[in-house]
Amino acid sequence: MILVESIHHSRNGKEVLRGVNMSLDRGEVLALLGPNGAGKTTLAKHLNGLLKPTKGRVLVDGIDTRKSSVAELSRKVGYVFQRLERMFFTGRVFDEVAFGPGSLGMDENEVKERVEWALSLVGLKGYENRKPLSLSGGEMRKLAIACVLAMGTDYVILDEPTSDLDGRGFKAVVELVKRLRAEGKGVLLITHDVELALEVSDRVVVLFNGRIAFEGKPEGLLNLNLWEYGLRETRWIELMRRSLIEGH
Ligand SMILES: Nc1ncnc2c1ncn2[C@@H]1O[C@H](COP(=O)(O)OP(=O)(O)OP(=O)(O)O)[C@@H](O)[C@H]1O
Repeated sequence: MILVESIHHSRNGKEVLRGVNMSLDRGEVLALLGPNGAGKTTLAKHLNGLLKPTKGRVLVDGIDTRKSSVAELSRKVGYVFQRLERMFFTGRVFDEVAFGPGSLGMDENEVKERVEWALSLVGLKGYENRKPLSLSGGEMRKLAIACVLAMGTDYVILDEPTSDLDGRGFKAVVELVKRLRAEGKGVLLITHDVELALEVSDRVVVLFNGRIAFEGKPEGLLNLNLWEYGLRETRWIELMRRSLIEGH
């Protein structure tokens, strides 16, 4: 379980997080929504110790992130960043995915198995010898996810995983998130996409101006004025809302 206890975070004199309480359990998908600049990424970076709270604390399976290193925490919490440009540093897809498990001290066969498993999970089997930087935006996103999955962490943070994916890629992410949950991982899904949150999450948190504006079941989003929170209304969402009100 990851526990976020009344955290504040200030940057350049500005309070970006203003007293946030949140939890993420294993086997749970939590969607984190909110407008640009609300503090979602800042909050998520606290979960693997990349950022430390100015006030309050974060416990990862009981470990206080202030007393632990990022290296140690990254064995528990994997993070697929929103921006991928500077993420890849090898010349081959296989090597890119193998780097993480290799650094955990696994033997060659075990690493190979992990790499193949992670690549097939994201739909990149057969891409082993491609150059990471020659991939399309959506394929790079899948590769970044595979790199984190290969680490075998108990918690996975996906920061805007569908932002550069087409319809098929979107569906693949939905399936992947469901699979991670079935494997007992805790998934934090940062997104602007209400449809994605409704489709895969068990619980949602809406962050607004560094504070939690809503926390509850995904269907609860349908009672909010989504525009107010920088979230897009779609026809499908309107239909969901109506069918809920009419009780079908
Ligand atoms: N490295 C930084 N230096 C200074 N300010 C920063 C830095 N990173 C983020 N901020 C500021 O902190 C606030 C929250 O940013 P954050 O990236 O956490 O928001 P977000 O909700 O993830 O937004 P988005 O949906 O646009 O990704 C913003 O006002 C942003 O400008």
